[in-house]
Parts: sequence; structure tokens; C-alpha cells
Amino acid sequence: MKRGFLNSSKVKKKPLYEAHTSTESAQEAIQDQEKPGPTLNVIKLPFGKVENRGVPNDYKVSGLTPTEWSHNARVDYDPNQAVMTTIPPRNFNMPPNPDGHSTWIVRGVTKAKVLNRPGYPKVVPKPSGPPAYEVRSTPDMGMGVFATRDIAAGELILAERPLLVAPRDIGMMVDPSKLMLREKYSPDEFKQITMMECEKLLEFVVHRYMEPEHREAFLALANSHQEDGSGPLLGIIRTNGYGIEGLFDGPKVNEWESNTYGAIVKVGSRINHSCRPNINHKFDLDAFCLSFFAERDIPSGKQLSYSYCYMGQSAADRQAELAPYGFSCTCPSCVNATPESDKLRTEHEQRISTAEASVARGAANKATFASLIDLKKQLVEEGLDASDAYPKLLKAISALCGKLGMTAEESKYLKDMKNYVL
Ligand SMILES: C[S@@+](CC[C@H](N)C(=O)[O-])C[C@H]1O[C@@H](n2cnc3c(N)ncnc32)[C@H](O)[C@@H]1O
Repeated sequence: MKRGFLNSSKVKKKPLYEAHTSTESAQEAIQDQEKPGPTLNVIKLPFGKVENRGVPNDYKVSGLTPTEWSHNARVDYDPNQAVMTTIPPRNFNMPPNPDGHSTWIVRGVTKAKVLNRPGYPKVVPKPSGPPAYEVRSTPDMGMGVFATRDIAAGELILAERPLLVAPRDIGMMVDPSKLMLREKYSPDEFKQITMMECEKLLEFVVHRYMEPEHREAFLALANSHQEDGSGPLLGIIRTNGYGIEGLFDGPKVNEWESNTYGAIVKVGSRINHSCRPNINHKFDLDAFCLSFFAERDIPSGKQLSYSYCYMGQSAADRQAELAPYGFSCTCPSCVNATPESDKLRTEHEQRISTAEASVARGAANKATFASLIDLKKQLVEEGLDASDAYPKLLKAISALCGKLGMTAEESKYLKDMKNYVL
């Protein structure tokens, strides 16, 4: 199973709904460029108990809806047109797609970008073997997803079409001129306005457009944003959204920034967080599905987990990044955190790069091998074998073994590495 180095853990899970505060207009941002653009400024929406919730008294909520509301495959839209659609497109004279359909709030050009991809459409990949997971309640984390059999590292556990895919700047998408309101209102008031506009749009989408079965599954998901001014639908999106790597309105910015999209899924959104996770995920734009893979061997009965936060940071910084989800992480890496483990976390990518460079430069001696194996051991103990950088270390060790004539080990580390490459 191939797993990707480019899939930065920073995109694994971020609060989906961040308000777009770039000075460029949404119209400008929609220009479709594949080359990386500047990092856009985003403001984080509030979380936790927030006083003075609600929009300012003199603000009238517009409750605008997308200009196009159709299930079809149309792609000739105005650049900035907000569209509500179904993907794969749906023709009601035809039977539904066997892999299901997602509700998609999208800018017209971005819809065209996906439907015109050379590889689109593709069927949703199917895991092999008997079903590998079940959703059930946990004593301390609400619902969770558990392995129902032994799962091998690299195995596809689940692939599903989202219930809903929405842009991060959904609150301003229908009427970008509202961005000007930042000059009239305080930052906190503007955030409340953004959230209210978003909720109104979501009410329309979820209650009038989404298939009843999907609506039921969506409304049953957890909401960790009950007191900050998020409406109930936006709260569900903020709690359960997965960032979609590689799908941008306009220029590509950092994957975790504002002009991208998030997906809410029925099963995957029940997976809880750990700083030493055992699964990873990847969004496939051609099949329009989110796939989950085992990061390591997972024994039957074990809870599946992935990291909602960037793994290469200290325990305190991880807790701060997790705060919007309304829990304190009690995984062994957090409970047993020390200055040394924090240092390993923050330095691990650099240390792996240094190891790769020294092997590439030609270092080929037993001392280098021993130091790389020691680094590997430390990373595994800290749960950082789930980090995106870890397979690079396996590759470097394999290359070093090759140089040292250790052919059996060379193949072994290469094989291990392939389990991590999406
Ligand atoms: C995406 S949902 C995960 C599924 C959720 N447990 C449910 O019942 O649907 C995220 C929420 O799950 C809970 N959660 C996730 N990971 C947790 C953890 N490690 N410890 C405690 N609660 C956790 C938090 O309430 C968080 O807001």
C-alpha cells in the first residue's frame, strides 16, 4: 500500500471552519493556479465558553443560498459562483451511484476542476478481507471506532464518500462583499457574523438538500462547539471535518490554510484522537472518497486513532491545538511527556533529515547504522512511527544497509517503508 510523504500531519485534522481574512477579494482568490501562492491570513473562530455570542444588534443576517442548486454535472459557471451540488452528479432517471453521493458546497470553478480531472470518476476502493472495524461507544471519548480483527500495517481499513464537503470560508462564500464588514465590526463581532451566515447556509443545505439518510447520520455526529456561537450544524462541521489535501479555490496555499475544503464522513468522523495514532488517511479526488489505512499492525479490539494535531510539537502545544475539540489528550505520549520527549517531537523531522543527508553523502559505517537504529527506536517508543517523516528514516536505513552489504536488512527496511507510503 502506498502512503505519502507529502501528506503533512498538519492537515490531518484542523478545525475546518476558519474565516478568510485575506485582503485579496474572494473573486481574486478564485483564479485557478496550481503553483503555490502566498499563505493567506486566517482568523481562528472562537471555541469554549464565549461571552457576547450572537451577531451585533444592527446586523441583519442575509441567509443567502448558493446561486445554483442542482445535482447535475454542469461545469460552465462564473468563476466565483457558489454552487450546491451532488458528487458524483446525479440523474434521477438513473439508479444512484453504488458508492453513494456526497453533498458538495463548492465554487463553480472548483467543481469543474474535479469533474474534469483525467482520472475522474473512479470507483471507491474496497478493503480486502472481512470487515475490519465497528463503531461503538467508549467510556470516556463518546463513540469510537475499533478493530474487529487483526489489521496489517498498510491495509486499507475503510474508504467512504463524504456526507458533506464544504469550503473553509463557507460563511462568506455566497456574498464575499461581507468581508468588508471587518472594517465596521470588531474581530469578535465579525467572527459571530461569519458563523451565523454559515449556519443559515448550512440549514438550507442540510435540511432541504441533503438525502434524509445522510442528514440523519450528519446530525448524529459529535459537536464540541456548543458555547462559542457556532450554530449546531457549523459545530458539527468544526468538530468532524477532515481537511482535503490538494483541493483549493484559487492558488494553492499551505494545506491547512483557508481556501481549501473539508469533508465530513459517516464512519471516519467517529475516529478519536491520539498523539501516537495507528491509522492515517488520504482523500482521493478521482473516487471522491476518504480512505483510512493502518499505520502499523493493529490487533483486534484496539481502538483506531489518528492525530488531530501536528505531531511534531511539544505536549503543551498539542494540547493547545486540541483545545477546540473540548478534551485533554490522555494518551501515553501526553501523560508521560518529558522535556526529552518534547525535544524529540519538535526535532524529529530535522533529525531524520540529517540522517538522510548523512546517508546520501556516503556515510557507510556501523556507527552511523547504530545511531539510525537508535533514532528509530526512540521514535517508535514515542509513537512517532506514525509521523509522516518516519518512512524517510526507514528508507535511509535501507540505503545504508545496502551500502554496508546487509542485503537482507536492506530489503526488510524497504518493505517496512512501503507500508507507510500512501
Ligand atoms: C471527530 S469526533 C470523534 C468521535 C466522537 N467521539 C463521537 O462520539 O462521535 C471528536 C470528538 O471526540 C472526542 N474525542 C476525540 N478524541 C478524544 C480523546 N483522545 N479523548 C477524549 N475525547 C476525545 C471529543 O469530544 C472530540 O470533540
